[in-house]
Order: sequence, then structure tokens, then C-alpha cells
Amino acid sequence: MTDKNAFRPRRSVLYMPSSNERALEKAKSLAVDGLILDLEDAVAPDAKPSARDNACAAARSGEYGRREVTIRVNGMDTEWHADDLAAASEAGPDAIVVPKVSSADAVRELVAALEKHGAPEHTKLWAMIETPHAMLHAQEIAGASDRLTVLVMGTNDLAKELYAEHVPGRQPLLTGLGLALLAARAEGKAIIDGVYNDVKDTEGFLAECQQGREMGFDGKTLIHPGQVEGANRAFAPSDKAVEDARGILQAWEDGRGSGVVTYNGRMIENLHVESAQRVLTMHEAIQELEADAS
Ligand SMILES: CC(C)(COP(=O)(O)OP(=O)(O)OC[C@H]1O[C@@H](n2cnc3c(N)ncnc32)[C@H](O)[C@@H]1OP(=O)(O)O)[C@@H](O)C(=O)NCCC(=O)NCCSC(=O)C[C@H](O)C(=O)O
Ligand SMILES: [Mg+2]
Repeated sequence: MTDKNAFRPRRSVLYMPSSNERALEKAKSLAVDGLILDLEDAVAPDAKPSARDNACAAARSGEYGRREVTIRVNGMDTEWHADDLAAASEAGPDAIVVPKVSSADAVRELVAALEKHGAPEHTKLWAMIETPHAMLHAQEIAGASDRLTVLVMGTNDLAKELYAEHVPGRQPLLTGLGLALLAARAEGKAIIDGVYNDVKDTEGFLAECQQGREMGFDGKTLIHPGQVEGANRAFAPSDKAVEDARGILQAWEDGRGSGVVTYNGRMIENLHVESAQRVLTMHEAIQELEADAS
């Protein structure tokens, strides 16, 4: 994995229907780390062709500044997929997001199609992991190509396929979330958590952000501008975490050559130093991103 991919903040990644021109315009002023210009679930069948044109124009426009701009195409088994993939490849967004990727063969087929359509090198593949088959083959999917850089959880589809219910704490989904996380980390890929559907339930949304952060997700996919600030806060290292990381590095430096030191009474070994370094690198990457935005 490249450093850019490892430390590219993806705290908040907002979906928007590419048929909604107001939303596409509004996104230029939102403090999101990334955008998913959707052609799939949020777009009605008769609006698909014009939505495709809007998404490609937006990706080409260069008007989204520091934000990662991606296009979610329709699924591989749909009538729109081939045209979506060809148009998105030509437009050259930061990534093309493909829903319901369920096997390593599908990843290889998608990468070959991106190459065939002349997608520029910077256009990566993000695979949505949202079927039982994908969960059971998550590591093969994640490791199938270097061009695949990010896994995106599709928790609505996963719940549907499992006949599961959406409940606080997400107990029915935890096996799938855990398998996808293990796969992403084993293969050195980023992984973004699924959406929270109730845009008016701030408390429930923040609890789910915290759960995602604690599990190890890099960020959360969002559906409404009102969710951006909470996700940015939840998935950034807190002031306390940054202070602790600096303290750990200092204690390690002061201990020069010891295999183990203490910081605030806690045992510190080399692995804790690596984690502290990661926290500081992420903190600096976020500061840099936010400085670019102002
Ligand atoms: C959920 C919504 C339909 C709510 O829409 P609405 O009631 O119109 O919201 P507001 O009136 O509160 O909107 C206020 C302003 O914000 C803009 N807005 C709203 N949503 C977005 C957005 N996503 N991106 C950018 N801007 C947005 C409105 O235009 C208003 O602007 P203004 O008029 O100028 O004040 C709606 O939020 C929405 O459509 N959200 C996205 C839905 C979507 O993309 N769904 C598909 C992805 S989720 C998914 O598929 C998950 C996955 O596959 C799985 O399986 O889990
Ligand atoms: Mg889905």
C-alpha cells in the first residue's frame, strides 16, 4: 500500500444522487474527505443516462478541490454497467466504486475493463462489500489487484441479504463487518464503514461512528450533509490521542535502546510506538487537508 493511500483521510465520504444537481453543487462547499457520485440505488432508471453525464462532468470539472471524487456505477449484472464503466473511465475520477463485488474474478474483470476503457492510472477501484458471498471471500477480493485500494461496506444490502434487522449496536452485522475489516487489513487496503439511514437521529449516528472508529474503520459513508461534522470528529485522532502519541514517542526516545518503557504508568513497547506514529501521521494529514480547504 502506498503512503498516500495509508494516510489519505477518509473520515467522511458522502453519497449523493448524481441526478440531483443541487446536491452536486452543494458538495463543493462541504467539509467532506470524499464524495461518491451515485448512479446506482439513489437514481431512478429513467434518470440513469443524465445522471451519468452529470457525474462525469462533475469528475472532470476540477471544482471539488481537496475532496476525493468517485463515481459509483451500476452493478455488473445490470444493463447500465458497461456504459457507466466506459464513461466513468474516460472521465477519470479518483476512483470508480463498484457495488456488490462478490469475487476476486469480478475484481480482475473490472480492472481489465478500466484498462480497456483507458482509465488514467490515478483512477482506482473501490469495491463495495455487501453480499454474504463477498464476506466469505473478502480477503481474495481485497488482494485481487493493486488497483483496488478501498473496500466500502454496504450494510443495507448486507442486512437485506441476511434477512437481518437494523438494530442499535449492529449485532447481526458484526460478523460481516469483522470479516471485511480483517480482509482489508490483511491486504493493506483502506476500509470505509456503511451508512446510517436515519438522517434525523444524531445520537444513533454518532454512536455508530464511535463503534466504527473503535472497530478500526478509516471512516464512514454518509448520506446527508448533516452527518459530515460528526464523522470528521469521530474518525480523527482526538486531542487526547495526539497528546498521548507525542508522550509515547518522547518516553521511547528518553528510554533509548530499552525494549520496554512506561508512559503514564502504561507499558510501552515497539508496537505501541508504531501505533503512536500512525496517530501522528494521520493527525498531520488531516491538518494538511484542512489547511488546503481554508
Ligand atoms: C436522504 C435524503 C433523500 C434527504 O433529502 P432531503 O430531505 O432533501 O434533505 P434536506 O432537505 O435535509 O437537505 C438539505 C440540503 O442538503 C442537500 N443535500 C441533501 N442530501 C445531500 C447529499 N447526500 N449530498 C449533498 N447535498 C445533499 C439538499 O439538496 C439540500 O440543499 P439545499 O436545498 O441547497 O439547502 C438525501 O439526503 C439524499 O438523497 N441522500 C443521499 C441518498 C443516496 O445517495 N443513497 C444511495 C447511497 S446509500 C447506499 O446505497 C448504501 C449501500 O449501497 C448499502 O447497501 O448500504
Ligand atoms: Mg448497497
